[in-house]
Amino acid sequence: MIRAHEAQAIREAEAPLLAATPTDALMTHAAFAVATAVLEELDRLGARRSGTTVLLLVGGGNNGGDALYAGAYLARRGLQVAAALCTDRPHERGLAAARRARVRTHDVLDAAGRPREELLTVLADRAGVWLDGLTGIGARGALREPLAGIVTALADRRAAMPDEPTVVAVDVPSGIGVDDGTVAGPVLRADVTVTMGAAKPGLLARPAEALAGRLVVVDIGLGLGEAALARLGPADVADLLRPPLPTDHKYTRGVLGLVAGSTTYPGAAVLAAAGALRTGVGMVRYLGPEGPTRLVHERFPEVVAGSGRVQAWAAGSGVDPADEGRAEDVRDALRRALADGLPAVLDAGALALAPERLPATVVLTPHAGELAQLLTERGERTSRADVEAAPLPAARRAAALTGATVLLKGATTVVAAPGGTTLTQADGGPWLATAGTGDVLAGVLGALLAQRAEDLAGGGDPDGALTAELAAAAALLHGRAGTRASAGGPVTALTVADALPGVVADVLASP
Ligand SMILES: NC(=O)C1=CN([C@@H]2O[C@H](COP(=O)(O)OP(=O)(O)OC[C@H]3O[C@@H](n4cnc5c(N)ncnc54)[C@H](OP(=O)(O)O)[C@@H]3O)[C@@H](O)[C@H]2O)[C@@H](O)CC1
Ligand SMILES: Nc1ncnc2c1ncn2[C@@H]1O[C@H](COP(=O)(O)OP(=O)(O)O)[C@@H](O)[C@H]1O
Ligand SMILES: [K+]
Repeated sequence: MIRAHEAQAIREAEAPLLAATPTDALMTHAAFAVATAVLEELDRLGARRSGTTVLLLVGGGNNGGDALYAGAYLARRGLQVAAALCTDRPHERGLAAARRARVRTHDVLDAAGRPREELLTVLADRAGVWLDGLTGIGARGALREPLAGIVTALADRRAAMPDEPTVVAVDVPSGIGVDDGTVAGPVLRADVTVTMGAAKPGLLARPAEALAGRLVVVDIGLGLGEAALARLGPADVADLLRPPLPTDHKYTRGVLGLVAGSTTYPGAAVLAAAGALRTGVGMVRYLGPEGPTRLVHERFPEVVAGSGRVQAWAAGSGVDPADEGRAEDVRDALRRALADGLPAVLDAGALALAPERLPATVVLTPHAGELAQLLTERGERTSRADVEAAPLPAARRAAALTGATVLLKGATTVVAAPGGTTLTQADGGPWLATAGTGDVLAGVLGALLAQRAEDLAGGGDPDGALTAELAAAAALLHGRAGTRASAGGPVTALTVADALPGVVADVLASP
């Protein structure tokens, strides 16, 4: 599991260590890790250290101090190091250390505080590695001038260079929303981000996540509390799954009630059933009109048609809320879930049919457009573009407004529980962006809720912490199934479902 902590929590955890350790001890530790990451990256690229020039981009805070100390280490290891001082107040001791190690320093601001663009360009062109130490967790809002102009000029330069430099960000790519992953202004895209103490939420949430590259987390011994955001790995998912025991029978493994597909969209019934069956449940009970029921039976004769006892519900995939008959089936499933205190997935058409308030064991699974509509219907005018610009805050807002757990689909999936638990998963590639994969996901999640219904039903998990972890686990299984089905090429939704058993087996075998 990767755990991310907000800037304020990092500062609070840092404070006692700063007081107890010699001046700059934490900073030199951090800087050493940055220098090591640079050397490892050069090794990975097969570049010669002695022939490589590193350009330090130095801002006025401790983030610039990290870069200067890292530059000193690198200079001692035989690299050519130049520092572009993008502030009139660089970290004094870091600067002295860099100069002692023969780092060449350049003031890239003129007397009026404006960037000397020609000098910056010359320095940028000479370097094979740029180390971004402009701002870290101390930055507030979008980068201001002169840093905004410097970053914009460097990004343009990089795009024009025949051999693009490797960019290593210190702590975070300067200018990202550290706590929320938004990108309000120019940011230099990094190939590697070396982050101190713990990951930050912005490094695990889009759009900022896409600018951070490979993430290296450096342990500087911070005593941190509960994470603000987490990302599950396969071993975490293995702990959440409930594989069958010798004593199990089909009813104890969990029965999923499925209200998906309609005469207009019959395929969704097959896809959601496939997602559930391939993830593993005791039984799927399907409720739907004749056409989709027949289609389901052609593929999956094991599905039982008609109502009966279930441990969890999945409703809404392939349902048009304007289709009155089918809408009533969804409402009925939801009424039963609420009356029986059972967990449920509400997907696609069910989102528009959901009541104002829901329990945390109900998971809403919108994509960005559907989330925008959901928020707008609850009085918070939001566009799809707004959600895409700030998916993490949007999902959290929806969880707070509805009381439900929200799984926001996209390249990175965001899961937010009303009690505050937040997870993000990025396990699948963009081939997954194809019709019907969302229906499969609803089935996967339905199966996981049915497996763990004992822990969720009847008021268990009131704040949604476990529900959210199961939703994130569904995203991981689904994403990995997408990657496995794709093997670098296109997928169809049913092939994603077909890849699930192998993924479940791998996950259960993970250390
Ligand atoms: N504490 C430690 O020992 C350790 C800390 N560590 C490191 O410290 C970093 C945090 O350092 P920090 O607190 O000095 O803040 P930092 O991110 O450098 O930014 C402050 C500078 O940015 C400026 N600035 C702010 N907003 C801006 C904007 N929108 N646009 C433009 N400029 C803006 C601000 O200018 P001002 O607002 O003062 O004019 C000031 O100059 C952390 O990320 C990690 O790298 C590690 O070494 C581990 C040990
Ligand atoms: N660019 C992307 N990269 C990775 N996964 C994606 C991307 N775009 C969409 N996905 C995933 O594909 C699925 C699409 O679901 P959805 O939008 O509901 O499609 P549909 O309604 O056609 O089934 C979701 O699981 C989503 O997270
Ligand atoms: K930085």
